[in-house]
Amino acid sequence: MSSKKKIGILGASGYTGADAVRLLARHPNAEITALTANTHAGKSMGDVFPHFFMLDLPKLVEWEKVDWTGLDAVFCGLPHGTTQEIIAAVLRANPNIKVLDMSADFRLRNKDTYAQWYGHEHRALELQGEAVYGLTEFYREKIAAARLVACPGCYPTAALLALVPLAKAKLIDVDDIVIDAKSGVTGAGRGLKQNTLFSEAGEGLSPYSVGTHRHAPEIEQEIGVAAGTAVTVNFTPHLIPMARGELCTSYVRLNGGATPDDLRAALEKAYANEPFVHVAKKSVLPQTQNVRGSNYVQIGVVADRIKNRAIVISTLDNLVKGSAGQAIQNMNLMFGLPETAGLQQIALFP
Ligand SMILES: NC(=O)C1=CN([C@@H]2O[C@H](COP(=O)(O)OP(=O)(O)OC[C@H]3O[C@@H](n4cnc5c(N)ncnc54)[C@H](OP(=O)(O)O)[C@@H]3O)[C@@H](O)[C@H]2O)C=CC1
Ligand SMILES: CC(=O)N[C@@H](CCC(=O)OP(=O)(O)O)C(=O)O
Repeated sequence: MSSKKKIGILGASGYTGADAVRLLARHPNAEITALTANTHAGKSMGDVFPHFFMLDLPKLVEWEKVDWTGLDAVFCGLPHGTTQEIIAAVLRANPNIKVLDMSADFRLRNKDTYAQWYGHEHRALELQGEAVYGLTEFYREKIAAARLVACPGCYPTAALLALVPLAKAKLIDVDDIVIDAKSGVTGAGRGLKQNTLFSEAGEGLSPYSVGTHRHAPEIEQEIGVAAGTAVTVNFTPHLIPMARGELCTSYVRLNGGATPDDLRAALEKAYANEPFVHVAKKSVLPQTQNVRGSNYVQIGVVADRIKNRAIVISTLDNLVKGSAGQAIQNMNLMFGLPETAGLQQIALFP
């Protein structure tokens, strides 16, 4: 009998679901046994994603048709807002299944903050209370013991890995953080949208949701936990013409006599034993090409010419450490597997 964990993927015809398939198909301890889709239900994965021609995968079906009782874990790559009721139903069918949610539905701890930013009351409040925030490097023990893990958004993962150790060490003024972020267009999903058409995204850099993006409260929640006080950040996302990758440039004010070298030392200390977070040496500036296709995050610190300020740059692949990769890292913890299992790919450069 196979000792591999039986895995289902909700939303396998989408980008995060497909990257979960790509990585799990070669994971030594995983076996993909169910794949779901909505408009693509009834098709084979090879029809929807021809690059999977070498894999023997289950057919895409509607989520209601899956027998959830036979599965050990489910990855969820559904649009936010649709996830909460579907996950509630899956957990009713199999209360022991481990859930790795890549959507935003369970990330915010406060129900009023959720309702304010997502425009409706949460429809699975008990599960919202139960969910563990899946930023692996900071919630390892809770994730290992959890049933439902709310994997962070791609922008929050990039921003928080750069800023949380600095806020914890009180090296930066948490009331003066400006995060300028850029994302490749896969961040917007595979569905047809006017702003991600090649003719509209291919030759320009576009800010969007300025001052209103729903990842701001998620970033604030976690920097608030690190700093021990409520914070408000300035977060501005941009759509940049590349398929994958994300880069956050965070402008920070230094506390007391802290120097940019102190920031670098704090990051190096925080991530000394982390398999996937790399603090770049002074002469190296993080760039998306250094992590593309991999579960790695690269962080760099640069002194600002303005007194008492520094610039912290962080980069990741939105479909790997920004979603499917981090979800697999968390699954590994939940099953007591080596945390890096299935995730040691090196960046696809250039
Ligand atoms: N893309 C990214 O970089 C990141 C995305 N996320 C989050 O992960 C989730 C998935 O994102 P992404 O993969 O990009 O999205 P896509 O739009 O590429 O895929 C969405 C998937 O959900 C399915 N689906 C859509 N509506 C329903 C529904 N009502 N019931 C059941 N299935 C449905 C789609 O099926 P079909 O194709 O058959 O219609 C498709 O499989 C989102 O919540 C997103 O915000 C998180 C981090 C990064
Ligand atoms: C480029 C682009 O459009 N990116 C998406 C972020 C994707 C993501 O992480 O969204 P969730 O919080 O739902 O997981 C956006 O800005 O909405």
